[in-house]
Amino acid sequence: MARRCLYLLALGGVLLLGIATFSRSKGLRRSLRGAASRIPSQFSEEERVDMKRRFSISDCLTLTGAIQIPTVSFTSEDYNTTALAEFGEYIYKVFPTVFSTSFIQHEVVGGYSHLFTVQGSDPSLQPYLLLAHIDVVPAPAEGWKVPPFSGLEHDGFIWGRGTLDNKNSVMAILQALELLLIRDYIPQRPFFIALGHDEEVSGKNGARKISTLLQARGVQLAFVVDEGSFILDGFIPNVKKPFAQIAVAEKGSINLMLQVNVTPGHSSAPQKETSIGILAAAVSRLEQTPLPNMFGDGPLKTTLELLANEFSFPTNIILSNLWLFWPFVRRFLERNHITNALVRTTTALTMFNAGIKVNVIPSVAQAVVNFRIHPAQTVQEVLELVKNIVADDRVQLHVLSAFDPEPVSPSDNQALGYQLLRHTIHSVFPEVSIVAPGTCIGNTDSRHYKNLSNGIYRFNPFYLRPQDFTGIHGLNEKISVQAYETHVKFIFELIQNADTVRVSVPHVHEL
Ligand SMILES: CCCCCCCCCCCCCCCCCC(=O)N[C@@H](Cc1ccccc1)C(=O)O
Ligand SMILES: [Zn+2]
Ligand SMILES: [Zn+2]
Repeated sequence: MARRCLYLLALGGVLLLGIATFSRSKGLRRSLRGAASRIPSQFSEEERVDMKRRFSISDCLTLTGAIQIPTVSFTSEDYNTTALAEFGEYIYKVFPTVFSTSFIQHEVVGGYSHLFTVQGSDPSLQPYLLLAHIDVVPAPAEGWKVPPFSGLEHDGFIWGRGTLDNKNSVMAILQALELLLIRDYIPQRPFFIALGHDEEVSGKNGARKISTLLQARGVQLAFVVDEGSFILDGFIPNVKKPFAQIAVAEKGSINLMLQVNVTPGHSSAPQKETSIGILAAAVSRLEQTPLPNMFGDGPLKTTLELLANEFSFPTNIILSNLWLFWPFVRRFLERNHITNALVRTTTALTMFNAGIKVNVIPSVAQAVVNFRIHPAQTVQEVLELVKNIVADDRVQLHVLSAFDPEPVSPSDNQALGYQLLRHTIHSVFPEVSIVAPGTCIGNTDSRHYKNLSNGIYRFNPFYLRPQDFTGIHGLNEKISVQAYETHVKFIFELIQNADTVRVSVPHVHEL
């Protein structure tokens, strides 16, 4: 109770700060009932050391921390179930308050995924969902400066697979909730936390099952927050200032297998064309023929217009007048592989297999091409374009998996999830002046929840530079200790903002 009084004393300053920040966003207002119970996001030295240890190296005796548990997904049928089970026991051990609080229900779904249901004190408010995933992509030790599952701290960074994708979110969400509960915080708005165990290989056993369960319970969500975008620093040439991008859209995907069958034979007397030659020509045509540039459809135009003033002359004028300069801008964006991924459906040749012996003409050659579909296109449209580019009946096309892009979520003044994120970004990162809607070029578990909400937002609260991006799924993935602490702070603030911030919708019942 004494601790609570201290927090109330600190509240005055925080409220003043809050009011100043709120004036930025017209559509928001603070509810009076929530204002009284605001808890400042200040953590003691002991709490900060503890949160770091839980994330990286839990304690010296067991040498286990979240990063050290190798929860690797190899394929949708092959993932490290021992590690996933250990991870479940681990979070139970290190977040005792979350697991013992009477108004929080915990369920294991699909064997290894976790669903937490936090009953709010005001059940009339629509619940929201925080998403993260436990699994990681494989990390062979070659090329790493430290063992990828060591969780070692060096020069202020925690190193290891999952430090950015996505154990940081898993641990920060549970850590923030644990700290709020310890401070006797009782959330008003109900919410769910869903931690998937197979996001890296489609999410069909984790996120999809949790979504089905929530749908069967009749749940409708005000909004969903997942990984997928960042505070981007240095991705656009000439934009010096980092800006926060909340992904309101997500590309679709097709994995297409191309196969050529011919009669096998002796390599000493080959036919004019072999299965390998025919297939190689087909995939080369695909690589050399980019799918149409779709600049102008989707949220990218809005992002650029918001960023216009961050550029110097004449780029600021060009971006402020896209109605005139769009042909130039659409070509400019194609020149860099990341901005290119924002303007079109991308074509990536990812697998190629053929041949069994040096002197045998192979009967079959196979390749897999991964397309990431622009929000303004569909699976069917892309397949049609691909057939016309391949233009060879000897090449069979087999769709291994495919899904359309996600619907674009609202980012207007009345969009509760977007505005809450925007507000929380401004308060936790006051130096970031621009928050803009954008597109996630990868795929996330959030796509499994589209039947539950039309407000799906992808945002990781940390800075990402192009060199950090290479660590995600690559070598030497690492997060600074400070960035992890800020991640915890962000969730701590977000949960409270979800209780205190309302969007103004005249004559309509509050969301
Ligand atoms: C206005 C200019 C903006 C510049 C934008 C720059 C963006 C750069 C950062 C992009 C990072 C995207 C990371 C997204 C996380 C995606 C998660 C992931 O890797 N998913 C996998 C796994 C998967 C999921 C579902 C189905 C299949 C595979 C993926 O391959 O997408
Ligand atoms: Zn991820
Ligand atoms: Zn990933």
